[in-house]
Amino acid sequence: MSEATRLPPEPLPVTLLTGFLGAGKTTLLNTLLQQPDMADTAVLINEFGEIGLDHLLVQHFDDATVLLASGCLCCTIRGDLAEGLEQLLRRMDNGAIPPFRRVVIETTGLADPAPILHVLMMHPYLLMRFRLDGVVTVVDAVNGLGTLDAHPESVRQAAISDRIVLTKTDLVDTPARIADLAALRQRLARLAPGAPVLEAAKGEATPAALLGAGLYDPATKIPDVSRWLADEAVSAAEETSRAHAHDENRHDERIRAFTVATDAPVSAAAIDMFLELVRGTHGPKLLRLKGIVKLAEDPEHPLVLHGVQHVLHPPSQLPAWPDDDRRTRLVMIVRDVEPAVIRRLFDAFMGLPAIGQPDRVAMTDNPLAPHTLRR
Ligand SMILES: Nc1nc2c(ncn2[C@@H]2O[C@H](COP(=O)(O)OP(=O)(O)OP(=O)(O)O)[C@@H](O)[C@H]2O)c(=O)[nH]1
Repeated sequence: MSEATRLPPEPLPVTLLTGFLGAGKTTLLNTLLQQPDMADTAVLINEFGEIGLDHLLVQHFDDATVLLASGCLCCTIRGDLAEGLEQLLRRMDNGAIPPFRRVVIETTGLADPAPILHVLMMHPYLLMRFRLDGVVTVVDAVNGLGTLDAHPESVRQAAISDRIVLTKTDLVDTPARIADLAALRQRLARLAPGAPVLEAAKGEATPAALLGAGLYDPATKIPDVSRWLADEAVSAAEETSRAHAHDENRHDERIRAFTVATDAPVSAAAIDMFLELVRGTHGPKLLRLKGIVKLAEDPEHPLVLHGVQHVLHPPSQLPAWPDDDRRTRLVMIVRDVEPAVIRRLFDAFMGLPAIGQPDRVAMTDNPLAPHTLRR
């Protein structure tokens, strides 16, 4: 056996395609699958309801498409999804289906995508074979505004997206719909400030625009972190939303995207304790966390952090900094948490001075501090 064949296989990118009921996920998937760039794509479809129909609508449906059993996504999906992904790998490894280079998972319209991300982040075997490329959220240009008002899951779907695709803009033809679409764009920009918004009807939702969200570049091994992190877009949106606090929609107010950053190198123990505390106190409210860290112990090899709710992906270290920005930067999307609370914690753990703020030693040496902090 040659050296090359003994190398572990490159993890395959997985794109999560989500969006509310009827938003246009299957239509988009069909359009994408017809593009040459999408050849060698395996598709997993999860459906809600008694009888699965979507697979009949996905024209690509074949042996490389796995239909997941129906059921409540949050409860039963984890096992099904892991099984579905393993089944795809088995079929590929046995030669039953041609090798595929990527996977798209279409969720049900009612799904909270977080449990699906957990499967991809936690399953020991799947972690070796798959990597999350990004979350694409489909939003209906006509009904999207009302859906965000009525269905909290649609707000979560938008908030954790890396790319947003607006569908049905071809139906926006009255002054009322035009005004609604403008308001919808504003809300999306605030909910997911880092996510580019693409219009399907204008042909903007191409594989090139939707895939390769930046975390991983197999060619260089140095990801496009600024694209993935989108921390500047998040900071800009934070400023705007502060300036227009009174315009904020009641539902969206609960979701906040913000960044924390520091120039100073951070010890592995400090970042570990900070994350432990944030997860312990705000777990389910932390919708998403992305970050790059300048480690005091190894400043040339930044650490990449990637989390959904209380679940953190095993951190990976990059071979080098992707660009000139060598600060530690964390982007967080939270629900019902005041960013200032997390900012203060971050400053304390990073040793950044602040008036009236306990420092890390005071917190970790305090006998009343949570057990995990007293190391
Ligand atoms: N006019 C117009 N119709 C669209 C567009 N995208 C989707 N549709 C229509 O919207 C309807 C729902 O689209 P689907 O692709 O089935 O939506 P879905 O998100 O997969 O739906 P569920 O699986 O039920 O959640 C279909 O009738 C589509 O033809 C669009 O950009 N313009």
